[in-house]
Amino acid sequence: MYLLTAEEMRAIDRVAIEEIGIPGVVLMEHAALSVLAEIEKSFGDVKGKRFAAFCGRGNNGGDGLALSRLLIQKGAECYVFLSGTMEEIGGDAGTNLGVLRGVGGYIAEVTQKESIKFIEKQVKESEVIIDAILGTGIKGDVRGINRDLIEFINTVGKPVVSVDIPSGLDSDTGRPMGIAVKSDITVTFGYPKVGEVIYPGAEYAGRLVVADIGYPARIVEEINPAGRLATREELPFIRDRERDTHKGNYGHVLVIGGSKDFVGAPAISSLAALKSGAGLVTMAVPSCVAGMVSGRILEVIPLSLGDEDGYLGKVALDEVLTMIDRFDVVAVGPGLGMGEPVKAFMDGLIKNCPLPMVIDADGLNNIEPTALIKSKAPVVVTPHPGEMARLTGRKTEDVNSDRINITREFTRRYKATCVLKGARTVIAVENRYYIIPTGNPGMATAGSGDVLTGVIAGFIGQGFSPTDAAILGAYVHGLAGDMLAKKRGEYGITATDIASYIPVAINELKKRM
Ligand SMILES: NC(=O)C1=CN([C@@H]2O[C@H](COP(=O)(O)OP(=O)(O)OC[C@H]3O[C@@H](n4cnc5c(N)ncnc54)[C@H](O)[C@@H]3O)[C@@H](O)[C@H]2O)[C@@H](O)CC1
Ligand SMILES: Nc1ncnc2c1ncn2[C@@H]1O[C@H](COP(=O)(O)OP(=O)(O)O)[C@@H](O)[C@H]1O
Ligand SMILES: [K+]
Repeated sequence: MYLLTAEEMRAIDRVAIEEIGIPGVVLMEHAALSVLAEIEKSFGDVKGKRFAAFCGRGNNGGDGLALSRLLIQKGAECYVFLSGTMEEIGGDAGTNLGVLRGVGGYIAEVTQKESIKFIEKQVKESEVIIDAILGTGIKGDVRGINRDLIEFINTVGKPVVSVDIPSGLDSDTGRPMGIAVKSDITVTFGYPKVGEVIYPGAEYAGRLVVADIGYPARIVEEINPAGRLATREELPFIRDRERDTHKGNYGHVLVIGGSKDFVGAPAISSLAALKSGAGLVTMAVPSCVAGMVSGRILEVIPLSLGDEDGYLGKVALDEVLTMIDRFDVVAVGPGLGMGEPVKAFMDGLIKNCPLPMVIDADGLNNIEPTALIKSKAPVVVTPHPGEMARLTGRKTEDVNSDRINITREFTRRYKATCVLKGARTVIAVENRYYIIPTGNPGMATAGSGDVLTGVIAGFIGQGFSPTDAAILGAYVHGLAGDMLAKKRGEYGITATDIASYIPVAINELKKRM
């Protein structure tokens, strides 16, 4: 699903209105009708119910005025609070203000903070609050009475339905512009806005409903926004396994990892690769820990590599490269540890490996990103924000506050599909990026990233392109976590639990394909 910035949304409005000739009031009416439909769905028949609608002076306010009129016509009571005076409202919003007055709507002008106490009673008597103060046209930090009203709405404790976007939220960054409405439901028009699906915006938006208000599809196709929200319907198709097949048809994944410091990580990735449907998985670890890990997962083929003081190094590199043509894909990094031998190993592997690679964890901590440019085959990197911070020389907070741009820049510079993990994983591929909506805080647990590495490699081995495997893998990984959380709650989920749910998640997805 397309994911839009405010500028792209404005371009769509402009083409729809000016080039195609759809009157703005028609779009506004559709917008209002779509919010009404959602209100009826969520709160039942509106007849006899009381609403408080806060309307700003721009088109977002216009949507709110049209909605207020529709509510009144359906037998609801609706107090309308304008953040300003009626004279200040023009254009399509002005038209709707006129119509609302025509049907006899109650309208109060709230121009200063001191007046808020006079409307408090009416607002508290209302069952639902409608937030139509600011939309995608916000400029700068929220000022004046709009700020006071948002502050007030957030204290009322009634369900809030936001029109298009929670007022005060930046459509592009998902950050409040000083302050933003905390909504229960946001009905957004045409397409979801970037800021509504990434954090913290997603938290402000509450349940996001995307409403078709009649923008012709070709407009967005021509604009071709870079952002996509990964949805079930648009994921790469997972075929049924053919009847007449054998394990050789499902890829041989080589998982390389482990060190004297970390033993379990490559085993978790190996298990996850198998759980994603891989035909064969070989797990290569330094010889000093081979005895500890091999046999932990009976289905995995163990491979003991030469070790340098407990880490993989040059000897291991030669061993891997000699036998590389046995495999279809390499997942490298989990548990490798840090140090010179590992650096040499990773450097040589990236330069010489002819197979697609998924690089994670210490596989990333031991390289400079420029090394990726020298890779012979496609690479997927799966950093968490801390790893990304090291790779790009930034602070972790700075990575998290600009997740999309940093991920896209990484892909552009280093020619690798980049998966930036965390709440709302971002995946950048060439000139597009995807936001993965699945996953939950229960997945913030040791080894859950190792599961993702294994799943992506498993999908590559089964014939998905590395970018498709990254998108599908991240979605499935999050879905597995969500299904687990739904069944057992978010506490105490372990990485092996997530791995064990990968087949369940794939099965669930396949039902919809
Ligand atoms: N005709 C169109 O273009 C359509 C627009 N639609 C609605 O229109 C919205 C966009 O409308 P606009 O572009 O008029 O903009 P908005 O209505 O989002 O905001 C503009 C108003 O907010 C005030 N404002 C802006 N920044 C502020 C700040 N930092 N502090 C305090 N006040 C501030 C401005 O003075 C102006 O009154 C969309 O979100 C959507 O709800 C829909 O009705 C569909 C059609
Ligand atoms: N709050 C969250 N919401 C969604 N997904 C999350 C959340 N926290 C963690 N995850 C997911 O869990 C995984 C954690 O990976 P990572 O940080 O590499 O853990 P580890 O290094 O322990 O394996 C990532 O895929 C991440 O997207
Ligand atoms: K709004």
